[in-house]
Amino acid sequence: MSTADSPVIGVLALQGDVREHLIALAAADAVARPVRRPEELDGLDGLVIPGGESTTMSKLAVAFGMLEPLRERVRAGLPVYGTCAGMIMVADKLLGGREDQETLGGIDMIVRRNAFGRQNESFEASVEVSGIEGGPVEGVFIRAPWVESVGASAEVLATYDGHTVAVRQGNVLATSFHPELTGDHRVHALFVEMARRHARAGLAPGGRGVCVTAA
Ligand SMILES: NC(=O)CC[C@H](N)C(=O)O
Repeated sequence: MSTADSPVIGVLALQGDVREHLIALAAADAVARPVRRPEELDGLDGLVIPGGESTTMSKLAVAFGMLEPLRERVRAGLPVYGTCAGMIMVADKLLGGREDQETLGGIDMIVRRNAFGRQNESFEASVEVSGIEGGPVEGVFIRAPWVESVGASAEVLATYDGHTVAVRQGNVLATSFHPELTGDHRVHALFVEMARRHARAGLAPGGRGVCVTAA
């Protein structure tokens, strides 16, 4: 059971850098736990989808019976944060994916997989993120996607080299880069605050249990 002060945030643990997110979320005052099975989605105030390999994550989500339960949670307004491969997972449309690759959707955007990868497998860059105070964050990009275009209800939070690398739509947040690898927990803190607001709205008398906080 969550208290809204310390929201319970799951990290999808099918594949990818789960441990680093658990550590970053705990540092940002969340109760963090790995999630592999549909029943483990119950009681969450938020979910992180880590970086890794989106084609593998998609296959494992199907194999573990997680694809539809995850889609349902996104549709129901569960706060979700996707980093890198996780950004791919929350894209409504994908370019450069495998033919059988599934996404959950959640943000009206077209994401290009491995977009930064060919030129530059991995690099770091300072990125100014709207809504994050105290200066730019250090973006770690690893065979990273970029956002090719966003729909009217999605808000671009950051760009790098002319490409969109952070987006939010309602309760869904996505970054091309990996804040969990830097020791700077401000992006996680932003997401934990989204989950906290969602949890509070659900706990409030007359709360509907689902909320879409304004961006
Ligand atoms: N660091 C990452 O998450 C890389 C993403 C990977 N290129 C993919 O397609 O899933």
